[in-house]
Amino acid sequence: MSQPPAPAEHPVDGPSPRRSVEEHRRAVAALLASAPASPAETVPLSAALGRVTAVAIASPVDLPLFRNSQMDGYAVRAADVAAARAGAVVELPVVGVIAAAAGEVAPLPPGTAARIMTGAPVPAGADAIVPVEDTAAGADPTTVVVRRARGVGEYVRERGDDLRAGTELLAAGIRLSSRHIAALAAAGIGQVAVRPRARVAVITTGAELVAPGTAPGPGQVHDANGPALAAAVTEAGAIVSVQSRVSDDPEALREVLDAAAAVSDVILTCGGISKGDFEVVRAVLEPLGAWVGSVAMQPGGPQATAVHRGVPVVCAPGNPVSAQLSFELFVAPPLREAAGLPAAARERRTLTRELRSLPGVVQLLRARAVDGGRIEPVAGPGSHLVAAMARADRIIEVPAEIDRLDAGDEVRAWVL
Ligand SMILES: Nc1nc2c(c(=O)[nH]1)N[C@H]1C(S)=C(S)[C@@H](COP(=O)(O)OP(=O)(O)OC[C@H]3O[C@@H](n4cnc5c(N)ncnc54)[C@H](O)[C@@H]3O)O[C@H]1N2
Ligand code: MOO
Repeated sequence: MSQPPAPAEHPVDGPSPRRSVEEHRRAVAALLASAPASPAETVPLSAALGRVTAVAIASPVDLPLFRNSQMDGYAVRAADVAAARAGAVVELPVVGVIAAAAGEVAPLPPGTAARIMTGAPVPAGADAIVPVEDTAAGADPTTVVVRRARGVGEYVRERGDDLRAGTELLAAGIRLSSRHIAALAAAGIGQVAVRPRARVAVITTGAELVAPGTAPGPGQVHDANGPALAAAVTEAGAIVSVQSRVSDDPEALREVLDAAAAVSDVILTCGGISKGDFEVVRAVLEPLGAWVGSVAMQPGGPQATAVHRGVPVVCAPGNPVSAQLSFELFVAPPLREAAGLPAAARERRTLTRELRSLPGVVQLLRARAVDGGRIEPVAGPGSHLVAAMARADRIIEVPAEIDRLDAGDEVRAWVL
């Protein structure tokens, strides 16, 4: 049996201001809510998938638009074919063929039938459709024999039986999927007012970073967080306005922040906020009044927030797992809410084995769901374990007051 992971050795105390997870969650939510709201956008249906309706939409038309046939067959008066019910042979003259096509349709004279196709307008006077399967050719090629009676309204789709003009087709706040787009299109609505998508800049920092696809030199690492945060922004229903990687050069960071602020509603930075000699984010933002401190959690202890040129800035720590979990915990919820997406699912599972947790901080442990409602921790608590994070599908949240859990104990986990 494997040993429970040892508590992380990261320092979690220090002179910096300290917040609980809940306090920081509220602070980030308030910061993001302070961003000026962009106006709704109007997009064509071809660009509407996944967008969220800004207002309720009423149908300008009845659906169906007109009374039409549900079957390929014959439009008749039900009274004219009623005798077929008693076994009598009913033979009617066929006065025309009505296609599902543009054009006016003549009324149906009493005692006649009109050949009709699915979706074609039902002629005035007709009140039932006899499907072609219930008919036979008449003795005369201009007649039809009805073998089975159909009652009033059978196989007739009435105008407006789906929705009346002027009533609500879609509510506000609906995330548009193909079925919503079908309803809009059927009602003749070609464009739709949708909530704006938050524009989020992703700025990763560090002199050691090189682009994935580039061979790292000595001391260099691939920028994992830039692509990860950009993907997470997209998953949260926002759009990436800028994705930049800057070295530990304050002047370069200032320039990137200025450019990002001009085109973004939110700026995310990553790295450069703890206690080293080259903490570029801290160096640039702290003198401008940033909150730089620590949150009682692991990973993700060091955190900062700021406002740069009127744009909220949320600063995640650089370790890859810390960056990802900080985003999920603090930034994703307000973005998802704004985008009309549900919050990440939370569930309760029982542990497959015992584990230990740092006292005094919320510990976020990577884990995998297993059969029988159980959950198994994956690897240790280290915030550099980017590959183990990819093997996980749940995060166990161990509350600050708990430092040990046994096999079979129930834990709260969030679904990745
Ligand atoms: N004396 C102390 N040192 C540290 C503390 C502390 O409280 N006192 N906290 C530790 C914790 S916890 C974390 S988390 C990190 C956070 O530091 P920074 O946010 O300043 O991040 P960096 O130092 O820039 O980087 C940390 C680590 O992550 C790697 N990294 C950074 N960016 C990326 C990226 N885009 N892609 C992949 N990897 C990245 C970087 O190379 C470092 O290994 O501070 C601890 N230290
Ligand atoms: O544990 Mo740090 O908190 O590595 O994010």
